[in-house]
Amino acid sequence: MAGRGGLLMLENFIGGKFLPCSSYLDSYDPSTGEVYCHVPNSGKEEVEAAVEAARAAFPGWSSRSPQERSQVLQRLADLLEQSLEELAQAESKDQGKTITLARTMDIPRAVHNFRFFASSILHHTSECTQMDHLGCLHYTVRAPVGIAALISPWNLPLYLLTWKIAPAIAAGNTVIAKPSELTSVTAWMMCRLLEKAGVPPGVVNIVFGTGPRVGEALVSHPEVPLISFTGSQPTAERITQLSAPHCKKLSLELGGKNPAVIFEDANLAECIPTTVRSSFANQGEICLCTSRIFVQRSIYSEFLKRFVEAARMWKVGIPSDPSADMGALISKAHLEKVRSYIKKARMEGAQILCGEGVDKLNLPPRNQAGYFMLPTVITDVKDESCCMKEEIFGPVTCVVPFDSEEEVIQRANNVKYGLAATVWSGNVGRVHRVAKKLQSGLVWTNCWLIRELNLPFGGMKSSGVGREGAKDSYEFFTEVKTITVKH
Ligand SMILES: NC(=O)c1ccc[n+]([C@@H]2O[C@H](COP(=O)([O-])OP(=O)(O)OC[C@H]3O[C@@H](n4cnc5c(N)ncnc54)[C@H](O)[C@@H]3O)[C@@H](O)[C@H]2O)c1
Ligand SMILES: N/C(=C\C=C\C=O)C(=O)O
Repeated sequence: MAGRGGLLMLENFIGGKFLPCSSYLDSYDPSTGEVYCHVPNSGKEEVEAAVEAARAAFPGWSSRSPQERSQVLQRLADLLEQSLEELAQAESKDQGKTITLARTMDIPRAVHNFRFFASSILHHTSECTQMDHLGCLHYTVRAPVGIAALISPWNLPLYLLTWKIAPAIAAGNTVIAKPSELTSVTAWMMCRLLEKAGVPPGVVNIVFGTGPRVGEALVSHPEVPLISFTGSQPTAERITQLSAPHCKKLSLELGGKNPAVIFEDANLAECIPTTVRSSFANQGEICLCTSRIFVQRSIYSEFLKRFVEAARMWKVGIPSDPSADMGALISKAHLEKVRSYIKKARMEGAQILCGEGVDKLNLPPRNQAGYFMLPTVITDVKDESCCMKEEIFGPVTCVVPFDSEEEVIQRANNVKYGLAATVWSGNVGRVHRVAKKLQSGLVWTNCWLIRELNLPFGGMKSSGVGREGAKDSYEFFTEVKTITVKH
């Protein structure tokens, strides 16, 4: 919808209706640094309205059969798929990611999220045990919990939001979603498809705005008993504090400082391009991106030379350029934060082998004020450096040598996070051994980011609490009850 100055103006979606808000936030195009959209700056009032709508819709939606809900999800998937190109263009413009990534990963995965949970909801079974000596049979039943708060970040906007909406509504909950205020457009576009898909009013409500204002009103609302959050560790801490007095159910998917462990028998022809991708895909703004690369000393020099050559080949371009490998970072503040890590690394005596401050960006004049940065490789950096300890969440990766298997496991585990690791080796025994010892919710060996949605996704240590996936999301979005029958 066109608003002030012809700019796109979003509205909240509550009870099946688009509703204007009393105040709005500016949203920037990361590739130019210009305001291109206005996003509702919602607060308590909008959360109250959304809670009312979600409460009213719950009895009807939760009493539908899984088959009926599944059909609605399938229709929504079809409608999203029919709008794939339009959604991909919007995601790329709003987030700064390349159009190619939005077309091949973000939007197809959002479609798949609905198809996947439409199917998986049909296949859950419950438990049953017998106590014949007491004449008892015990079984479990599961029921939707109620109104779910779903809070998502800016890096994979529709991908991550639908990864929460789909399992929550498939299980019979009604939801209030709050996308990141930095990337709200595709969530708003999806709302236009809900009625046609057959989603009843009030089942999916979306309130846009900032974390401190609308996010906090949502997570502290007493009638919202569960919160599924994906974002940073400091925000998770705040949400945990706010929800604690109400004993809410929490699922927290947080940051990472993900290691790649590369042994001397790795297939470098596969390992190098994949590790470049795992370091720099989506501008390094994926919680699963590699940011510490440990390379066995015997191949260290060769790896470094070939890795830097390959990183330099990655094309940074405007998001709409189909040949670009990387687009713009999300915001000016984030670009400055990422750059500050390079400055600190230099001050500590590390070497920057390519990228920021070493090579030159080549951008059209219109994009000179965009938030672009080159893929950057740091070496000669100590394990204690903030670049090796803290999540940077940008196109920056550190490469360091190691000598033994035992040593690298200890060093890879020596951070507060534990989300995703990769291990590269031709020795199958070593691959299993190392994968088991890494403190990481996910380990990809000789590959990266191959997703099996049936299995648990999530992190250990400060990377999160709980898991998402077919069975895990179902368990999170339902409440279990054990029933004993004496016969
Ligand atoms: N583990 C995963 O699956 C996963 C996936 C993607 C991103 N992430 C992490 O997300 C972070 C980047 O995303 P971000 O910068 O948007 O994170 P963020 O924590 O700043 O924001 C995430 C969401 O929380 C909201 N929020 C912020 N403060 C809030 C508050 N006080 N109360 C309620 N809601 C609040 C934001 O508006 C946004 O919608 C990185 O740390 C990244 O690793 C993790
Ligand atoms: N949740 C998933 C990915 C998270 C990426 C973080 O940036 C997923 O693939 O299901």
